[in-house]
Amino acid sequence: MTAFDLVPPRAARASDRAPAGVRGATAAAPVRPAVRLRGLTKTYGRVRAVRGVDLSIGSGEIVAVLGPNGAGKSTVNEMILGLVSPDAGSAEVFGLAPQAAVRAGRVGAMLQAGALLSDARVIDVIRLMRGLHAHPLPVDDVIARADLGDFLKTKTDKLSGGQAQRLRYALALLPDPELLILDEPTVGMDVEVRRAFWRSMRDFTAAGRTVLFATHYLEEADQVAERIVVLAQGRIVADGTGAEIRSRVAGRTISLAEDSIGGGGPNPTELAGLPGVAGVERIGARLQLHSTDSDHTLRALLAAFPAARDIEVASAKLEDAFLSLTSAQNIDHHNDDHHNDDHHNDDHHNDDHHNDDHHNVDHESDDHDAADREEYR
Ligand SMILES: Nc1ncnc2c1ncn2[C@@H]1O[C@H](COP(=O)(O)OP(=O)(O)OP(=O)(O)O)[C@@H](O)[C@H]1O
Repeated sequence: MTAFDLVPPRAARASDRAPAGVRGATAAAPVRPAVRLRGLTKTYGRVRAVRGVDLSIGSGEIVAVLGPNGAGKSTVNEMILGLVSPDAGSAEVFGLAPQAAVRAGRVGAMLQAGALLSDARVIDVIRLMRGLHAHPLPVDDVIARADLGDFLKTKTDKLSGGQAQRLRYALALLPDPELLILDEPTVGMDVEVRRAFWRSMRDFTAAGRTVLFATHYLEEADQVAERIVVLAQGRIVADGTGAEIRSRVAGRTISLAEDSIGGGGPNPTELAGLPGVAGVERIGARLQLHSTDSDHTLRALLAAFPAARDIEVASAKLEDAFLSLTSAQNIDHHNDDHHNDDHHNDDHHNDDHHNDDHHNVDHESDDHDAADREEYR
């Protein structure tokens, strides 16, 4: 248990005022979406970072944006925050221009590697930044929610990656925002801290606040968000619940103990030839078949390898859906667009907009090390 768990429920806190999401609204006022993007487009030189994104996020929604490196997640966030101007299309936040919503303290943001004041103690950074907001949360409240109590006197340049993320989270909470934009918020946090972070977030959003977060962690998106938007090469390729997105991928996986399919050892090539099999992987001591027709595959498998045991049949994982959705988009792209071939330009990755940690992040939903996996098709 960490101090995140010790934060009292929101309703009991002194900082509570009007319920989030309705600040300034009257009973008769129409409810505006928290975020509305229309035809949002941004190009950097030859790189079409965001290509006509339409998205509406209602107040109180928790939405994850998933996408491979370079998909445009950060650029969309930057346009929602008014840090980057779109070339075409528009972004509105609570019906306002992004800068106006940010100035009014209605938006809090936690950006990748957002710069922290150097040579300053954590507590001083919080006090200083608090002075910039019209209706900030109390300092103690922010400290408790972000679990900063143990390193308030630490200088920012001495913080670990996970601690720095918690400070960025605290700064995002300071304006007592109705909308939180979080760009890969849990990068650098260990599993326990990450869980506690999301518990704290749920508590903070219980009163109807809206959260939009970008992540590479598929399981995190599935567990935390009610809605997942998948971006690939600047476009939305899927939008729905985790279950809806999983269902976009036909097929199941069939796995079995590798040592059970014959004295001569595994024969993955033969498995790959079974009806319905789209691919075979070795994961540790098991073989996993991806099948588009699991009934047919299973019958053929048992006929060919009667000793096969420990067989498990599972529906597609979100990760499979993600890979399928984003790679289908790639194929599309090669046909209709060669502007974006080098969609990760080096200049951009040498600036501090992207931190190195982030690019080294593995998908949490990988149950096994990549080294433990071998693909046969
Ligand atoms: N300031 C910039 N200058 C030049 N190119 C940029 C800039 N910002 C983004 N890009 C390019 O736009 C594309 C989208 O980048 P973006 O950072 O939005 O993607 P992302 O989905 O957040 O990626 P990642 O998961 O790697 O953070 C990439 O090809 C990137 O190199």
